[in-house]
Amino acid sequence: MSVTYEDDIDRIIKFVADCNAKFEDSKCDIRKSTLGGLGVFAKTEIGQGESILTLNKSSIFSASNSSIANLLCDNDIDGMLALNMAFIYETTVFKNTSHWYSFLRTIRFHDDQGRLNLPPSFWSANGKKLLEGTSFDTLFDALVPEDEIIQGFEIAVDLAHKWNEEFGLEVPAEFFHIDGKQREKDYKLKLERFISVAYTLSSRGFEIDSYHETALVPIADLFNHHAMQPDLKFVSLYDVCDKCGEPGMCKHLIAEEYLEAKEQEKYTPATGGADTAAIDDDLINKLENNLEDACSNKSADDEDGDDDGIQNPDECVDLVLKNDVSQGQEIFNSYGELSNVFLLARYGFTIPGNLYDIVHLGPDFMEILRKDDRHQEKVKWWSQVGHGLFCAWYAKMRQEEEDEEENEDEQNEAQSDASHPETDSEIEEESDEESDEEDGLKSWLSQLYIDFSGEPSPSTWALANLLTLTIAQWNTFFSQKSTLHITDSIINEEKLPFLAKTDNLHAKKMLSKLLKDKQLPSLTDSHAPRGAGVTDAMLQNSRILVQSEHDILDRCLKRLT
Ligand SMILES: C[S@@+](CC[C@H](N)C(=O)[O-])C[C@H]1O[C@@H](n2cnc3c(N)ncnc32)[C@H](O)[C@@H]1O
Repeated sequence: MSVTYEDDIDRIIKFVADCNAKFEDSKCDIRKSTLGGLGVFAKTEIGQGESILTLNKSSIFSASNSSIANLLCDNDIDGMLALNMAFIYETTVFKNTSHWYSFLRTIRFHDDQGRLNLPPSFWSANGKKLLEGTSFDTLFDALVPEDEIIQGFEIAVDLAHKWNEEFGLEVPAEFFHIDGKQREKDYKLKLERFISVAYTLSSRGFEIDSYHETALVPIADLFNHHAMQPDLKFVSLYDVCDKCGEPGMCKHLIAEEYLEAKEQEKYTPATGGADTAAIDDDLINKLENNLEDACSNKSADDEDGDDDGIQNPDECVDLVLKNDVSQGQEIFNSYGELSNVFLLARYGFTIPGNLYDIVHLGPDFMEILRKDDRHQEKVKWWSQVGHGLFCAWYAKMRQEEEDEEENEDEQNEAQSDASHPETDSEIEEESDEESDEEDGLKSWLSQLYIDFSGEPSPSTWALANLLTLTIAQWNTFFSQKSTLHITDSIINEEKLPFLAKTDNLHAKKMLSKLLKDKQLPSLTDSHAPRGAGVTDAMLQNSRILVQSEHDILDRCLKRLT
């Protein structure tokens, strides 16, 4: 979706060179990629661990680096809204006076025919039909325009006029001036332009650190995505001061420590606290002055030029090779382990055979439940009690299995003394998984899906097993059954493992029928719906996404029969 023109390559390389950045252009070539737009290719063999691009954080474009940084900060605007507004002001108001203009102007938010790049939630009605009934629509509700971005646009329009009235800052008219005479039409046009910028920036942004948040990084944003074998790793120190971006001690941290010490003093008996008493206003002023001197020396050094080429790595972003690449090969980054739904919603493209794709079955189960009154009691129990119980039991059972496997592994490795302490990121991953599970409990419908390999999810098997129980089997599910209020019944916990079965013939039959009845758009033939407002890119991406779902259904049907 967001592509760069060949004509802009020299401009980008010059910008990066002017920033004193290190780009290995003797080893890398920026040229057209078959995937669309530009890509970066290896001119020679390049070895694992080599850094391809090193750029000081002062050269990336973020809201915090931008010409309107203070205004955004004063008005508590951050995140993508801040980046959007900063980009718009830099490219329409500050233009040539902006340090980043020669880079930012290479970022296009129109396609090669001048049409705005819009996410599916803002496609035409005909465009949206291409994705109706897919997981994009039913699981993620991603065809519905997001309130957040519309609110963001309205905040930006109000601020642009406020800043204009208060101190004469020019309003970026092509985005934020709405013509009163044709309000509705002009509002739609300006909103769509704003959304198009947001979509384009979201497809090119990098998460830098707690100060810059998401930012645009020249050249780094020219690497295309590979889902399975990315070659690159993006390195940036995330934990910096969120007020000034300093990686080490800064006056904000000193002030914070000072306030903490003051706070502690309140609760410390008058005789104690000799250390804290030493931190007084004089000291903080001295420390601040020292730091300011250090900072101004540092900027003077920077201005002198970094002749020795040595930069503080904590102040830079780096693109480092994770593996060797061979001559002529396109060098890929990874945008994350993302399904086509996410790739399309955030980056504007899809990849055939994406192994993170799933097919959602929520509406298909709902259809069965709607048609057959006999399922009412079971569904009530499942949605209000059963799904939660099952997920908790299933997670516990999996954990026990994993612990057992780990124990076995540990015993096998017992001879070796080298232990592998868990890293912070591993611990974080685990707690992420736990919170995912908690989220999952909230919505039983979202847990009904088939994964890329064609395997139904545990909840899908469980619900199919449950719905195909005979009345007698269903009654034995409870040690105490309350027919009036099924949710008050007490479950016979020994029965829970039955729900996890994957070889129940009745459940398999039910699932097979459900899959055969599933309605997905048919976009494969030459008569695929086009209609007004459907571009080639919309059709191509929808085809890939829908085909991926068809393939998953086929794989599942094969497993079931
Ligand atoms: C960060 S940019 C990468 C550079 C881009 N090709 C350019 O010309 O500027 C992201 C955009 O590149 C394209 N892209 C990246 N990886 C792709 C892939 N695997 N398949 C198709 N398009 C891809 C999409 O248009 C996406 O919006």
